[in-house]
Amino acid sequence: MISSVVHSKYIKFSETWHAENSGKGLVVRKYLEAVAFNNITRLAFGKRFVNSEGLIDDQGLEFKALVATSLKLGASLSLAEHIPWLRWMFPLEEEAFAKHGAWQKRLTETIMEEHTAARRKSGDAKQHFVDALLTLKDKYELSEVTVIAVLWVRLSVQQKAQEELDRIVGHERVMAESDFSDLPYLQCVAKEALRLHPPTPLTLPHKATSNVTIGGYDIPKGSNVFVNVWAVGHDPTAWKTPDEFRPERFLEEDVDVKGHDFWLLPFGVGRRACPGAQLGINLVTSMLGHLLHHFLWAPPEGVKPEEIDMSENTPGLVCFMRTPLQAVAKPRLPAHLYKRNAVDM
Ligand code: HEM
Repeated sequence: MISSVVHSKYIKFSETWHAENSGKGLVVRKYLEAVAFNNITRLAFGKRFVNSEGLIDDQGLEFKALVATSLKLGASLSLAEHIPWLRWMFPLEEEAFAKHGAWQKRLTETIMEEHTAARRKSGDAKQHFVDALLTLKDKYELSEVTVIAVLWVRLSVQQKAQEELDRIVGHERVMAESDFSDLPYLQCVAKEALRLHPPTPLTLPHKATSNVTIGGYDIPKGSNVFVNVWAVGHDPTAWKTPDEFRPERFLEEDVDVKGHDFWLLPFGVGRRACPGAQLGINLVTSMLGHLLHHFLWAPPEGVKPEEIDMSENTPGLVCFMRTPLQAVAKPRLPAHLYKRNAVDM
């Protein structure tokens, strides 16, 4: 993913678009990753690590490496917990966890100091999420929450979403967050992606603070418990044709995605449910909306839609497509709508 060094300070994170690549398949994840990464770090630290050329600086690289290690350590924990009788084979890497914690602390503090110094210098009273995170730092584990949902939607889904976007947004401007409420089908597409491919299929580990019995299962105090929200979203007793990507199901039945309806739990439920759920939904809806409004998507030449590998890289804390999606993007709006808008940080 992070491949060649192209500058002493920056290395390539994602590709920028070039006319000569028109019609070629692109690895969609590279672009989505940069958008999700920048969104989260801008929100958390008031800072984007990946610039408009798709280049990432040293600190961004360190941040990314830290996140990757978090996920690796998290996954090792889940493996040991899933197969208790094999636990001796997966000893918890206490030392690695401690080292990781210290690294995370050091990097966070450095970024924090920069953030505070910059604010002091500019006299900017702008408060970023980082201030709240610092206050609640024990509770809020800083991690890159990947907002990758499935992008490959079948043609009919794509057409329907684009018809809705064209009707509501038109071809003279780009979609805004204020349009979401008038785009019910797009919202259904986002929900269906989160149902079929929840980015955190096993939620985060929860520790039982006492002996409990849930649904007939005895859970001893101290156990780490994972909730398989992937299985919940695929449960044939709760969903008709659960393996089918059919956004219309949410037009037929209004199902809440934020933990009120227990058969759709991509953000978990209860006291430790995801505090970023609304932001997550908005990010997914926004990415899908912009990608579908701006481009017509097709498989690379010679690839049939049914040949696209939709399987996931399980197990792990965060779910990706096993084979990164390659797709051809064909612009469908006037050229001036593809210009990058500078963002006020
Ligand atoms: C599509 C996007 C997202 C998905 C699918 C998602 C999913 C989840 C899930 C399943 C959990 C664990 C809930 C549980 O164990 O019961 C969680 C926890 C958490 N999420 Fe998210 N999340 C997303 C976006 C975000 C964003 C954008 C933020 C922050 C800006 C965020 C911050 C957190 C935090 C801090 C926790 C830990 C909460 C706690 O332990 O009390 N998430 N998320």
